[in-house]
Order: sequence, then C-alpha cells, then structure tokens
Amino acid sequence: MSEARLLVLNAGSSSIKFAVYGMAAESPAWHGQAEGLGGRKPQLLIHDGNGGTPEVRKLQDGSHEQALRCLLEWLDQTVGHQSLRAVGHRVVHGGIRHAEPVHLDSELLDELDDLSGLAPLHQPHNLSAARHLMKLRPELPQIACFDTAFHRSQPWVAQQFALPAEWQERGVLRYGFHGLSYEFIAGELQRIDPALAEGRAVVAHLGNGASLCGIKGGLSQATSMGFTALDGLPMGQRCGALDPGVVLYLIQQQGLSVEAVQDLLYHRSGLLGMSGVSHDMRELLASDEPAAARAVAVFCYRAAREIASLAAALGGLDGLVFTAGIGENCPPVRKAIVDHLDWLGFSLDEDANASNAARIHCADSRPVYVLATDEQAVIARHTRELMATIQD
Ligand SMILES: Nc1ncnc2c1ncn2[C@@H]1O[C@H](COP(=O)(O)OP(=O)(O)O)[C@@H](O)[C@H]1O
Ligand SMILES: CC(=O)OP(=O)(O)O
Ligand SMILES: [Mg+2]
Repeated sequence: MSEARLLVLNAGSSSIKFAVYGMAAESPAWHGQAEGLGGRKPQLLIHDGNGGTPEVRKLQDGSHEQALRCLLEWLDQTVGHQSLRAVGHRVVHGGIRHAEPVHLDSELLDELDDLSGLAPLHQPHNLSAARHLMKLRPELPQIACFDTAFHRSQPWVAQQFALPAEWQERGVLRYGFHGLSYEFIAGELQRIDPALAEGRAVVAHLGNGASLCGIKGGLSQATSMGFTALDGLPMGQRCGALDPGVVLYLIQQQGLSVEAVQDLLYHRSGLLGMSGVSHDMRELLASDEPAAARAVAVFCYRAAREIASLAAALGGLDGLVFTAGIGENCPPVRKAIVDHLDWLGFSLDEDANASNAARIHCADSRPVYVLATDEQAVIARHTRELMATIQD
C-alpha cells in the first residue's frame, strides 16, 4: 500500500503553491507551484524532495482552474489521491467567526463562499479545490487555515474603521491578510534573532499581493491590509490604499459600473496600471520604460511610508524583515525602501543585499533580514494538530 500523505494547497492571486508531506514529516516529499497565472508564461513547477531540477508542465491559458486541474492530474499520476489522509487549505478570508483552523464540511464551504466577494482573487480558488476533493473523496478530512486568523488578536483600535458602530457589528473591520506567512516568519525570528522576536518588528510580505505587519512579542499589532486584500500597498494589479472619494467619483461622475470599478481596482491598477508594462516586478526592473521605473518608485515609497506608520503602532521599531516573491528576490526594491528609512536607523550592506543573504544590514544598523516564507509549512502543522484532535 502507498505511503499515507498530507496535501497542502495555497492559492494566491498569481500562483497555486502546493506541498505533499508524509503524515509526520517536517519537509515535503514534493512541492511546487503553478506560477505566472494571469501573466504571459504560466507553468506548473514540481520539485521532488531531492533538490534537483524541477519538472515543468506548460499551462495553456493561465487560469487558476486549469492550473488546479493540471496539479490534481499530476497528483493522481504520481501520488494517487487514495494515499491522501488529509488536505490543508489556505483560505484567505475567515470573516468575523474564524480565528482558528477548522475542519471543512459543505455547510462551512457555503458560509466561506459568502465571503468570496471580499476576496475575489483568492476565496473562489481556495474553495473550489476543497469542493472538488470533497466530491472525489467525501470522507477525506480537509482543514481550512485562514490568512485573517493571525491578526484577530490585534488591539481593537487597529481593527476599527471610523464608521458608525453598526457596521463594525456587521463585521466591517480591518481583518488583514497574509497571516499564515506572518505566523511562519514570527517563528523563524524566534530561531534567528530571539531578541527581535520579543521586540518590535515590521515584516514586509512583498509578493504579487503585498502587505506589511507590525509584530510585537510574536503577535500581530497592526497591518496594512484591511476589510479586503485591496488596502495598503500598491500590488501587482491592485491599487492599495485609495481615497474612497475616488470610487464615488468614478461611479457618480464618470458613470463607471460597480463591475468596472471592481475590475479597475483589482485587475488593472497597481504596478501594472502605473507602468502599463507588467504586474511582475522582474519585468519592471528589466524594462527601459520610464513608467516602469516610476511604478517601482511609488511601490517603494508607499512601503516605506507604511512601515513608518506601523512603527508608530508598535511604539518604535527594532528590526525589519523582507519576505515573499519580491521581498526575497529583489535587491533594488529592498534598497529603495530601506534608503527611505535611514532616519529610523536602518542601512543595508550592499553585497549582502545583492546576494539575497539572510542578514543584509550594516554593522551600525538595526537588523534587516531576508527570510523565505513558507505558508505551506504552517498549514501542514495546523492540519496535523487539528487531525490529532479529530482522531482523539
Ligand atoms: N527573482 C525575482 N526577482 C524579482 N521579483 C520576483 C522574483 N521572483 C518572484 N518575484 C516577484 O514576486 C511576485 C510573486 O510573488 P509570490 O509571493 O510568489 O506571489 P503570490 O502573491 O501569488 O503568492 C511576482 O509577481 C514577481 O513580481
Ligand atoms: C492576500 C493576498 O493578497 O495573497 P497573495 O499575495 O497570495 O495574492
Ligand atoms: Mg502569496
């Protein structure tokens, strides 16, 4: 009989990441991602646990649906869905009710689907994989781990909008996202810099979706995203923080439909909208177009402003961490952000930064780290923990 396995699925806005673990293993036997979704070269990359060259499968249309189909096909050929004992999912929005991982059933899937409008780039993809597997294997335990959960312990003042109280009671709050990534980084900080883990850190999760989190003593204190993953920093295609008056103007005076505004803010803004070149930071950095350089400059300027705002929420700032696709791989972006923050006591060692080293600060600077995030590892841990309670 084939070895029992745990599958983790993490659908982001431009990727579907996955990992397949032995039931008790710390490192995955296979992992990889369907990447470049919505871009020009979508592909599925599959690594086995031996660290060799990944298997590459071309994806035709770059949709999340096709990427998921291709991934599940690979899974069935290689691992066999019968060997799965549990599946852990990243579910981006848990709403007001969910601050902990939960066992998914069809009723809960319907409840979470009601939040799809608040995370249209993520929630439908997160849930469709779970629905598909539920049809195929109704008895297979599936666990939802929420991106919002890590932030639910924030002080009330960080969660509240300045709206009438009735809206807060109806769940219109600043939830924040990328919580599984922040939880992983908080754990990594314990290992590499226990003093900073106890102190006041800002973590910059800069991927296709991008946000910042102020963490004190391992707990989220404030974050740049809000009710939805549109708020905060400019992103690949999303606008980030925007005067709500712009939305009213577009609808009332420019006659845009609600759907057209949604499309503008979620798909045609951010780095793509500002540059007219691409949503992908790699392509912007390689481009000669002045608008590409301006888009990168706005991204870095806004990140630095928001880091300083989080320093105020934390009552000071002891260190910075960069993570996710751009944060881990993009020296010029880290440099531009940290250059804006020299007045807070931060400066970078250029060689360490250029080589994406783990510690990139100068000797006389407060610490600045580059740490690879691993949302899959956090989901796998929560899934095992919840499985243990279900089986008890
Ligand atoms: N080597 C690299 N250099 C610069 N940017 C990179 C590199 N690798 C990834 N990125 C950026 O990271 C983004 C994807 O980040 P990721 O965290 O994987 O995305 P998602 O938000 O879909 O989870 C890409 O859009 C790209 O701009
Ligand atoms: C919440 C969010 O924006 O996630 P991602 O960065 O994976 O798109
Ligand atoms: Mg992501």
